[in-house]
Amino acid sequence: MTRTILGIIGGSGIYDLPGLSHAEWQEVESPWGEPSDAVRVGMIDDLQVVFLPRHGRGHRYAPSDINYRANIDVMKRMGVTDLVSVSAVGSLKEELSPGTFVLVDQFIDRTFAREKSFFGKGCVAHVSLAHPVSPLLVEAIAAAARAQDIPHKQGGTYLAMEGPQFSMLAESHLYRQWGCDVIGMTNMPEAKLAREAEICYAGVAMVTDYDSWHEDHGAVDVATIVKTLHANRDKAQGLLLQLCKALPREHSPCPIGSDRALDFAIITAPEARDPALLARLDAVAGRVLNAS
Ligand SMILES: CSC[C@H]1O[C@H](OP(=O)(O)O)[C@H](O)[C@@H]1O
Ligand SMILES: Nc1ncnc2[nH]cnc12
Repeated sequence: MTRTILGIIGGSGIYDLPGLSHAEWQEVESPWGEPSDAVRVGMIDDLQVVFLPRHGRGHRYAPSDINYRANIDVMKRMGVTDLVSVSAVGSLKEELSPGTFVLVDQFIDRTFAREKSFFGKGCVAHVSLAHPVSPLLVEAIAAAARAQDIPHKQGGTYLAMEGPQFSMLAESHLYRQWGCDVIGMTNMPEAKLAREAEICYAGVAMVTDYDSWHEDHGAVDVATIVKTLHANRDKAQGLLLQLCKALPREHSPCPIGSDRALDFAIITAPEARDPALLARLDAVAGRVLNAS
């Protein structure tokens, strides 16, 4: 039996989590470098929650500068079983108006300047990523959104772009043709790394704008996004508190195996593995490496 520990990564505009009792900021070291910030650890009822502001307090890190590996490693070190990622996104569909929350379940990864794996030379692994989000967690988030009466869409494809500039008109049209629902700069490689770390992951994408494609809306700008984000913040916090209250205290095995993703993923023979890399993998892959 595994106790649920909920991790929350807050995106633009979400740099703290009110409502936590016994809360403290805790510095956690990672062999993968500097995480975005200390983590805010506390309780909601009897659920342990670990919160990390993705861009750091004061929004110090641009999407390409975030150390996604350190952030996920820190979550793993804190024992996080389930991770909710909250993000601001642009809408690529008319019906997804600003204020809508999209519970994304697929990604298209167009980022190119980020470290995307914990594994590599000296310990190669290939995890399955056909279904990048964990169904039990998404269902719990959807139930919380219904309970809070938050306009939301369950399911959607998130286009991850490198940034930091917003997309060009031709790109925005292209992503719409691809059938994407929302666009952002941060959920990749976060979701990939969560899977490698065997943490169940789900994304709440809060629509702040219509990106650049919509004829009735001007090109996206940060001022508009921040205004919508502030309007959305109470809703996001209500959603998270409701989720914390309702989430089962015992972590049920993930039906798609997110929490066992490394069972058959590591292909490097034990005698060919690099001890230095194995040492860095102690938290992320300790469950399987210590067993073999
Ligand atoms: C402030 S607008 C662009 C910025 O907002 C999103 O961040 P996050 O996903 O962390 O909420 C987007 O990806 C960009 O980083
Ligand atoms: N239009 C947009 N493109 C990329 N990231 C965003 N975050 C919020 N709105 C965005």
